[in-house]
Amino acid sequence: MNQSKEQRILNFVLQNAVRGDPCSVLDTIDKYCSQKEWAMNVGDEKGKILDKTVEEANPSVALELGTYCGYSAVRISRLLKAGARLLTVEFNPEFAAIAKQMIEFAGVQDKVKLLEGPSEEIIPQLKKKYEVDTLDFVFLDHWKDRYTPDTILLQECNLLRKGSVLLADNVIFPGAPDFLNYVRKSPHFQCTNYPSHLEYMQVEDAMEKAVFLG
Ligand SMILES: O=C(NC/C=C/[C@H]1O[C@@H](Sc2ccncc2)[C@H](O)[C@@H]1O)c1cc([N+](=O)[O-])cc(O)c1O
Ligand SMILES: [Mg+2]
Repeated sequence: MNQSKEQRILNFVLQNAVRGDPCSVLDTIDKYCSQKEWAMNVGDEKGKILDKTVEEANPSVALELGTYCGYSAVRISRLLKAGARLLTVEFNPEFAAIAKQMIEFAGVQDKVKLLEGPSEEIIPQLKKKYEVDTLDFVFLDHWKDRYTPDTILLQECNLLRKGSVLLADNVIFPGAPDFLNYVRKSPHFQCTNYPSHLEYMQVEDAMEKAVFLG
């Protein structure tokens, strides 16, 4: 059975990156996906925006929706302070298995908990099953039509507190127009747009930060 693209990316990391070195894992994925096969990792240009937003939020508890191969889980968790944790949600079992190995190779497994299942099922379980009080930071990078319903669900489940930071990838390409409309019109969010480019391409994209105001 021939390999998936995601398996090829993981194998390239296992053979070329430095075990236990998150930055070398990120650089190796970016090298493969810019030179060999495009893949939907957030990439280094938008990754730098993600880094700054995470450093500013300095979260104790962070949530990621859409793990894929684990690139942004490695990127986020490498910046977390001692004792802080990232919960990342992935519903495709093949991608979850790849991401698990990527996270372990990078050496960040103690900071990351990979939750397998759809976000709409996992989010309502975060408080009781995963002992979350509120979320300090949320990275949205899953199906673009889930950004808005999941943002509403996070509020309904009382998982956001004054100052919780949401950061959404791809608000220009592939686009999340209803999400932009929702957070920019809502009195409960203060929004900031960060123009950038689609990973590994010269296509316009942007990230949107939405800070919950309570
Ligand atoms: O489609 C995109 N992302 C969707 C990502 C989806 C990821 O999240 C889950 S879906 C899910 C559902 C529910 N709960 C958890 C995960 C999928 O199994 C995949 O791992 C995308 C596309 C492009 N592009 O250029 O076409 C560029 C990007 O940066 C993108 O993020
Ligand atoms: Mg994306």
